[in-house]
Amino acid sequence: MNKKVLRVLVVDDEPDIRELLELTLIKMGLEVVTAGNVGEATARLAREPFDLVLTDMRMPDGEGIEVVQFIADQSLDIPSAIITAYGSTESAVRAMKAGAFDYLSKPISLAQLRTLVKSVLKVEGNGKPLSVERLVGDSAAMLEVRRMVDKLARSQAAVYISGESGTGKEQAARLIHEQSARAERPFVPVNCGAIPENLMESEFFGYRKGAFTGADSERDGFFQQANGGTLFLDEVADLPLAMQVKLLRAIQEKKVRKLGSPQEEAVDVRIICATHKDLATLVEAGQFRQDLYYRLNVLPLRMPPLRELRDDIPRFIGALLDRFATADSRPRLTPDAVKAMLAYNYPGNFRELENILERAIALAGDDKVDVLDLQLTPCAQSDDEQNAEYAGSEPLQDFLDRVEREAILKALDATRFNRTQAAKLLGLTFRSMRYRMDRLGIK
Ligand SMILES: Nc1ncnc2c1ncn2[C@@H]1O[C@H](COP(=O)(O)OP(=O)(O)OP(=O)(O)O)[C@@H](O)[C@H]1O
Repeated sequence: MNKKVLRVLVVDDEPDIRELLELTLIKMGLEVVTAGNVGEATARLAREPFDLVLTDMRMPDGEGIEVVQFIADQSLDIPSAIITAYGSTESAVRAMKAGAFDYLSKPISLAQLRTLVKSVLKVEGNGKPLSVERLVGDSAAMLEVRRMVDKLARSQAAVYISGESGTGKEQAARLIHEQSARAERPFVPVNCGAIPENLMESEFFGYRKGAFTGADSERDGFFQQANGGTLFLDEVADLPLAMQVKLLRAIQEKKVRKLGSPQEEAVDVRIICATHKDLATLVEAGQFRQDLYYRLNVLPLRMPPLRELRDDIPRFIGALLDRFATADSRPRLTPDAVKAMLAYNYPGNFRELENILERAIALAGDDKVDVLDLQLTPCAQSDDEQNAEYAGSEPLQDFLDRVEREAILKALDATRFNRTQAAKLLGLTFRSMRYRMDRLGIK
């Protein structure tokens, strides 16, 4: 289980309110950082990790929504809640649309604040996360994922997790870490796509005081922070080639050198990486180094998209409704809403399912979530005809893979998994069929 102290960023221009929120959150065992305006908040978000952001709406240099928007634009995946003036439903709805998961209206009720924080951070009030089940579901595909996770947790070798966005790659990585012998040491997640290229080396390897202008004290990089534990490289395909060389060296030598330091230091780090892109194709295209690919792809784990886990969807919905429940109520869906949720195609996978429910519960006003609260976009309903139309909401390659996978699965289904006959149905040679099944991970 993850034992780190959870960090909250409180953004408010009124010192009294900042202090009140800070004290309340510290009493709950959380670490609190405060910012007095939008600029200060976004600057901190750009360089430090947070688990939750609470922001006031009106500030001297802009609106709290800009902070929420910044989190979404940078794909920071930090839940945020907005504090609005009394009765200002309009700004609460706007904030929610921008990505906020909840809002508090002034005057702030501390009981409400505690409930909100507990529900989003899953803390008991002592800053320790509750034991939430990381990978829910018991379809055959999900059981296979969990079986693999158990196996991977027993090894020390590098793991490469593939899968579309929002399929739970980070959850799987955390689970592998938590079940491994390194569980008591840190799990350090790094979004490789979010770090400016000129800061990469110092972020990964750290720096000594005076290494560059502004380096006024010594700092550890991700490798040192993860020493003894696991370094999770998310969106690893986004690493620039120059950084790939340095990373490969660090992994091979098990040593890193801080910027400005004459000496290397030994580090003991297990690497787990993930990307929604096809790394093998990037290697072929010369955009990802083959030697690094081999180093990272020792043990592969594929996270299935939600459309391959349809049997699990009711269970996912149930687990999320439990998660969003408060002490005295549990939200529920009307029969029409359930029908719509089961028919939807979820191009954004589990994360989209989660967002849809979270937003719907906030918009519903009471505990009954109706189909309109779900705000499902009709273009993504799961009719095959509609799937065949490219809506531009996902990378073209993902779309093409999806269509190809569906056609192959249909043909296999129609021929009781006889690959020769299925290939004939599709007008493919057996070789080409086998190649495509391998590429798409169809077994
Ligand atoms: N099987 C599952 N059971 C419970 N929660 C899940 C499951 N799969 C995913 N989630 C949840 O879905 C959300 C997205 O998961 P996660 O961040 O791990 O996805 P990801 O594949 O790493 O996404 P990205 O590629 O965008 O980084 C998280 O809130 C996670 O808790």
